[in-house]
Amino acid sequence: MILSQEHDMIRDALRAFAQERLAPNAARWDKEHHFPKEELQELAALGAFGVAVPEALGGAGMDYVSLALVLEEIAAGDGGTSTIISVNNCPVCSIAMMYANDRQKEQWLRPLAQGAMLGAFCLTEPHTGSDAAALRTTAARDGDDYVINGVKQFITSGKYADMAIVLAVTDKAAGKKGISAFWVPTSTPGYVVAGLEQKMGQHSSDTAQILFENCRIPAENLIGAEGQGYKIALSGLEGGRIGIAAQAVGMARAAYEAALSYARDRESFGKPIFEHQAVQFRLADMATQIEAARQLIRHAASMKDAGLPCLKEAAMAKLFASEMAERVCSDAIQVHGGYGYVSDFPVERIYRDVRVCQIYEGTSDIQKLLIARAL
Ligand SMILES: CC(C)(COP(=O)(O)OP(=O)(O)OC[C@H]1O[C@@H](n2cnc3c(N)ncnc32)[C@H](O)[C@@H]1OP(=O)(O)O)[C@@H](O)C(=O)NCCC(=O)NCCSC(=O)CCS(=O)O
Repeated sequence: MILSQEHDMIRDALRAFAQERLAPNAARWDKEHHFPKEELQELAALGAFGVAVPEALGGAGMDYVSLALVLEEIAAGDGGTSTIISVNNCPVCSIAMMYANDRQKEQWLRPLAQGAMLGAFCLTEPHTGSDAAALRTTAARDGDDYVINGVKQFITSGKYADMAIVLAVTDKAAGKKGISAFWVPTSTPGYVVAGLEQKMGQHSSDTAQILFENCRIPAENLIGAEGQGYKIALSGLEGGRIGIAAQAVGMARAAYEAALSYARDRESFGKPIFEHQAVQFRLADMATQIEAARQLIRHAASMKDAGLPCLKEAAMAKLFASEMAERVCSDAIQVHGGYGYVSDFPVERIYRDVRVCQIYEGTSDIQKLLIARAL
């Protein structure tokens, strides 16, 4: 896919920001588990919180191809920051665009798209991730309110978010059709951050377990209709998977660029290691794999922009990009030799950061299941 001039401009602006404000800090944030509050505000000013949200609703008014470009660039700077931005765009803002009513759009989507608020998506639970319909959190109607009880697991921005989209059972007997989606401000009594995960990577992004303890919200916070929640969640994940794929490409690219630069610098047997064909071929494979993933992502994103269903294409992009990214990051370590295994060079951190792309917003096996269904 050939990018438009507008796309080039967005990519260049985000690349400049990410290389100047994220990449130089990423190693420190990794060590200190630092949440990049200040840089997120700068990203908000660049329109990164609601890239595909119309300007009239507070967003940047761009498209999903642009969102993929934005996420690739942010991820090339810092993986954890890209996850925070990715979740805020999709599923949070994308669900709001598709299913929120006008009042909710004004009240919640606008600040989320502007970056005045940060969003989280609460679907996964301790006992169920892939089998999303098996969730146990309940939302019981009580007069003009719903009262939510349950536990959510692995929630990106669970601690720092202002607003969460929460999936809960409103009618157990109805199975998948008994799940509903709600807006829950995280300041609501009963929204409890039970703990933060100690993760392998992406330390700049918080991943929380959230308890809902008699968390009472007004009935008007229901998104769409009662029983529509499962469909809402799955449709939000469609765009989310394009975003995760773009993050994987960004991280793989950062590792590849580090390896290329190292290979031109480091000498063995009397010449830069780049001049050894074994190293050149490894780098050529890495560059090709990254480009192939990028094209799958742009294809899925352009289908979404055209209003076409793209569940299969989004799943293919996420599957290919996330698996490719682990291989490429591993190869980047190999090019660095022993230096790749220690934290003096960025590839050790990026390898840890990228691994989760094969897991969150649907494991590789779930992507294969979705692809197989569409064959
Ligand atoms: C494993 C699954 C794929 C199983 O899915 P199902 O077979 O149970 O679902 P379906 O019957 O196919 O669909 C139900 C319903 O939704 C509609 N649907 C599905 N996809 C879309 C879409 N893309 N757009 C619009 N509508 C859609 C479908 O038509 C059905 O509607 P009707 O009943 O026909 O009206 C699934 O469970 C799955 O994907 N599992 C993985 C879940 C996952 O990715 N979890 C990770 C979430 S991330 C998280 O929670 C951590 C927080 S983070 O910070 O992100």
